[in-house]
Amino acid sequence: MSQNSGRPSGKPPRAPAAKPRPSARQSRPKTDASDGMESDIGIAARVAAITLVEAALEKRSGFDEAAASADFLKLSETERAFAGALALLVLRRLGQLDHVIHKKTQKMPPEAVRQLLRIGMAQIFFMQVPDFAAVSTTVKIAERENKTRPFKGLINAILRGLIRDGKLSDVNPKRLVPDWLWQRWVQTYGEENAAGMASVLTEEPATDLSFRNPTDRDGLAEALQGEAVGPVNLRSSLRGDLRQWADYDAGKWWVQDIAAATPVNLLGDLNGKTALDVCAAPGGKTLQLIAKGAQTVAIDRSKNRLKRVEDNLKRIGMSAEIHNADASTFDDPRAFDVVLVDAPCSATGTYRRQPDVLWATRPADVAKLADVQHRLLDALAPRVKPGGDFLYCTCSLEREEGETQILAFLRRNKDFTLVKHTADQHPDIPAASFAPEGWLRLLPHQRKGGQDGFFVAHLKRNPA
Ligand SMILES: C[S@@+](CC[C@H](N)C(=O)[O-])C[C@H]1O[C@@H](n2cnc3c(N)ncnc32)[C@H](O)[C@@H]1O
Repeated sequence: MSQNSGRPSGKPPRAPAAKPRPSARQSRPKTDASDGMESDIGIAARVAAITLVEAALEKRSGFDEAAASADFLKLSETERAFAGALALLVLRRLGQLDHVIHKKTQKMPPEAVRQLLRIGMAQIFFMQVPDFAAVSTTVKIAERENKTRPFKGLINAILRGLIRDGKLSDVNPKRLVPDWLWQRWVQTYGEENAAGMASVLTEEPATDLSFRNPTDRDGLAEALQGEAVGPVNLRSSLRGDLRQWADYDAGKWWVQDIAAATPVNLLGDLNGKTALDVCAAPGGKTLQLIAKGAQTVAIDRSKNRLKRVEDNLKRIGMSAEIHNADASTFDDPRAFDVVLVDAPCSATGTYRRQPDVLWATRPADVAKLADVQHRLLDALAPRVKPGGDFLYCTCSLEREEGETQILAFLRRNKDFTLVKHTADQHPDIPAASFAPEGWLRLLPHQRKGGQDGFFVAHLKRNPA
């Protein structure tokens, strides 16, 4: 899934379509003016960051579950924001940090010690935390446990040595992602693309917004410190609490990565048309379909996530027919002008904002999800009116969830044809993202400042 719930953030925004993760800049990285606030953030927030990292490495939903746990929620808002930002930085730089640890130790220390070194280094090199605070809090945490106490001298020496060195050694992009994924990326996209894809991990993503209409977008560009990145989309350089941003309450925009906005942006005016958005939560694409004029039915299997669709619709002032159901068995005889399947997937394309997907995804997950996508495509195809549009997309970088899936669908369903989109028709989309076949393969490094990795295929059902 491209957007997760329950992520800690500075002040959790109530209802963006996508909840942005806490940003390190929110917690004042070295590049920002420091007000010394980190000195007030103590041991609890750092221990919480370690818990988040451990949970993220253990299983796919680990980060979100840990961030929603009672222990985490007991922390103050500032502590949660700091812990979330620190954990995400560690996950974004994990390969690089572990490489440094490897170089600085003769024998790889136990995992608990590595966690401490990782959070210490991330604070020193990537956050606006005074060096002394980063070292002393890390050593204090080491003192608390039998398994880490014997290593406190080593931790102290390594961190101080790195501060003296002044900077981390340059990172080989290959080290930023797990080896199996690197091999897959090289095999699928070539070494140069793989290196570009890995390198975006070192940049903190900006926040992309989608608007109801271009006039609102242009009118708010200055207040939101943004630049246009699509027909109704803005890339904002603002950080912090979204609810304080211009016209949040007026519901003129919602958070949506530009790549996630691309599938619906491909469609023309939908006034007078009907749309079925299955796999709709948290609702970014539902809002886009309605903004284009479609009378929209939104379905999602998750009741909790569907609540976010309702919240988003309410804030933006839109309405849709909503059903909590499994779309592959949803019994509804209606056919629609547009059917959108934004299928559940490995979400490997979202690693800029959700770096835990890199470390918690396993090759077997991809195969399992490809089966689900196959079922959804076959179940929803009959819901497309003759001559209607069938949009399929995933925020995955794996071919099994994109190209292979669509080629197999077209072999099974002679009633559908692929619509060929080209760079000339869409000057807002990086030319490199258009495949000769006509589908889009959006890679994270193809846009300045990055974008989520996405696959988009636009099919048409043949007229009756
Ligand atoms: C990639 S997310 C959708 C993001 C959403 N389209 C947006 O733009 O905000 C996938 C969604 O599919 C839902 N889902 C997974 N399997 C489903 C099924 N069989 N039927 C309906 N929804 C499903 C998940 O609950 C999740 O909310």
